[in-house]
Amino acid sequence: MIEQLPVAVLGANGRMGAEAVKAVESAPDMKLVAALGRGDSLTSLTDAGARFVVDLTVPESTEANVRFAVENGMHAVVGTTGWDAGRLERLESLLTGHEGVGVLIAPNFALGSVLASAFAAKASKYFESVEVIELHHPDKVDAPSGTAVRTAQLIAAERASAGVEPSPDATTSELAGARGCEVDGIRVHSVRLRGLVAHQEVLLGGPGEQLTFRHDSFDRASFMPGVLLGVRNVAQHPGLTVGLDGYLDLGL
Ligand SMILES: NC(=O)C1=CN([C@@H]2O[C@H](COP(=O)(O)OP(=O)(O)OC[C@H]3O[C@@H](n4cnc5c(N)ncnc54)[C@H](OP(=O)(O)O)[C@@H]3O)[C@@H](O)[C@H]2O)C=CC1
Ligand SMILES: O=C(O)C1=N[C@H](C(=O)O)C[C@H](O)C1
Repeated sequence: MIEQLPVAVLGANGRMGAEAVKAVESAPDMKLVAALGRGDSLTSLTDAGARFVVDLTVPESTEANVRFAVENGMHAVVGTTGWDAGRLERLESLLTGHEGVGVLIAPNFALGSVLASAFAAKASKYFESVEVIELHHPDKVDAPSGTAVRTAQLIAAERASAGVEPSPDATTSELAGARGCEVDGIRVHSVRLRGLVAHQEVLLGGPGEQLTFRHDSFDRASFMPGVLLGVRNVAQHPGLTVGLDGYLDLGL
């Protein structure tokens, strides 16, 4: 008899949460013990005996949800966006008081997306120019996407440690927003278009050449293997892990 991990999904009525409920229900090594929507009390997590919490809610609620999980000894796998440096710092210090509890903050659960961002970051130090373009469905509330922020941070860190100059840009006159926004000095552009799900391109440019890393999620099913991988691994990684790549052997 296989031991089943007791899992709760927060944001269960949302686009991602509904998909995660189905994925957990279909996983033979997991048991869905709670599925919470907005307005449901977090105490039902403890009442239901949840040991693993999957948070797919909204940026305003995710920090409080994760705090509740950690304070009650539950591991958390978090796909919700909005985890800026301040929130991550607070979470790290909370976790120091709760030894053995693991939290994964995963800006993107799609394995292809994680790989594309990691490869693009590695390659970026060999190119003069880099820009990130993320393209999403128009119901998305945040811009730029969490994935684009994370990708830009990885690229910036890689280029900084290699001593690469900022991308050249002669713009002196600009209509506000025409050049996108900057994340750690990397230009990021956001497109919102009906029909899209979640897509990203990293453009790398050098004299006479361009290398593009593109990833497309055509369906939210693309995120589910990563969600399940997160649940299966989070207890073996106590403390905070940012990025599903922390659980993968990318050899980079
Ligand atoms: N890491 C990844 O791979 C992915 C991450 N995401 C991220 O996941 C998040 C959710 O995305 P998506 O499913 O598209 O968004 P939705 O708006 O479809 O879903 C969010 C759901 O959370 C509910 N909710 C809000 N507050 C709470 C709360 N306190 N407790 C429980 N439920 C709550 C909302 O309820 P109501 O409708 O009443 O507001 C809604 O049903 C976003 O931040 C998105 O960027 C999305 C895709 C992939
Ligand atoms: O809101 C979405 O849809 C997505 N959100 C995440 C993000 O902001 O990066 C992950 C994926 O891009 C889909």
